[in-house]
Amino acid sequence: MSSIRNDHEVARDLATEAGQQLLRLRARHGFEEPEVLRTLGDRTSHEFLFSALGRLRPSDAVLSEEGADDSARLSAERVWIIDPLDGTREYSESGRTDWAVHVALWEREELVAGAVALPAQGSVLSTVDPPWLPEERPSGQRLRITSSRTRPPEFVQRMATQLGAEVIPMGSAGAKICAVLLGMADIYVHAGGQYEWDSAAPVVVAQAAGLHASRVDGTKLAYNRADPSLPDILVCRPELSSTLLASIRDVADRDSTGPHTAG
Ligand SMILES: Nc1ncnc2c1ncn2[C@@H]1O[C@H](COP(=O)(O)O)[C@@H](OP(=O)(O)O)[C@H]1O
Ligand SMILES: [Mg+2]
Repeated sequence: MSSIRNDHEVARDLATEAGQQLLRLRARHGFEEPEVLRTLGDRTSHEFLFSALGRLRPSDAVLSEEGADDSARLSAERVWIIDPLDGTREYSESGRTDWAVHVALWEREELVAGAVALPAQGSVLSTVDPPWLPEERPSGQRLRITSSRTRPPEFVQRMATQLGAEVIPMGSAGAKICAVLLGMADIYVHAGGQYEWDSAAPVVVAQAAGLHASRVDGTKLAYNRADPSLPDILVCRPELSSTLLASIRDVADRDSTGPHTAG
């Protein structure tokens, strides 16, 4: 009876199933040929998600990291924005659990549903039942910033120094935003390049849970644009956002290679 599932459940169930397929592929293939594993992972997950969405939601458009960009999405009312395998590099490294499957639904200018599967961590976070945020951070605890392990923006270290924060390197935008949702980090910041599919699903779950999510200049994250580039992002507990946006402005002002503001 899949046709009666609501959009939240469709996102959750498809991200979960794609994640299980990726786990099986990883177990079967091993890590001897990482490039082959990465290509197979991207393709297997994309093909599953694309065909399942075509079956379950035939009138909707799809924007996928691994699919051809169909411009029909620009006049569609509903667009599924998917990253079949976020953290592809980490997926191909033995023992790493920081990779994810992202499934989000955009409808008339807003993200409205989504799910992030973290298959190697055995969890799926979704808008069906967004995680519950503790009301306050333990007082006196050092702030923890999670950022890309392979492409951290240069300004992050100076931001951490300014805030007395610790930096936690991690792969996958989805895994990092889930780390904030699960209380393993307080802040995710990125700049220098990314695309809509890297953030849509974790951002809609983060917003449903009450986290702040914006561009690094504080403006809104906008999706289903003609150019899907969305190069920078800040996700954090809401009470930290004004301090962090000021800190980013400050370190960016002192560094011409700092974050480029929204344009
Ligand atoms: N400078 C950049 N330009 C383009 N994409 C970037 C980028 N930095 C990070 N990304 C993308 O953002 C996702 C998370 O990156 P990271 O693990 O470094 O934090 C990855 O998605 P994929 O794994 O889906 O390609 C990565 O490709
Ligand atoms: Mg990605």
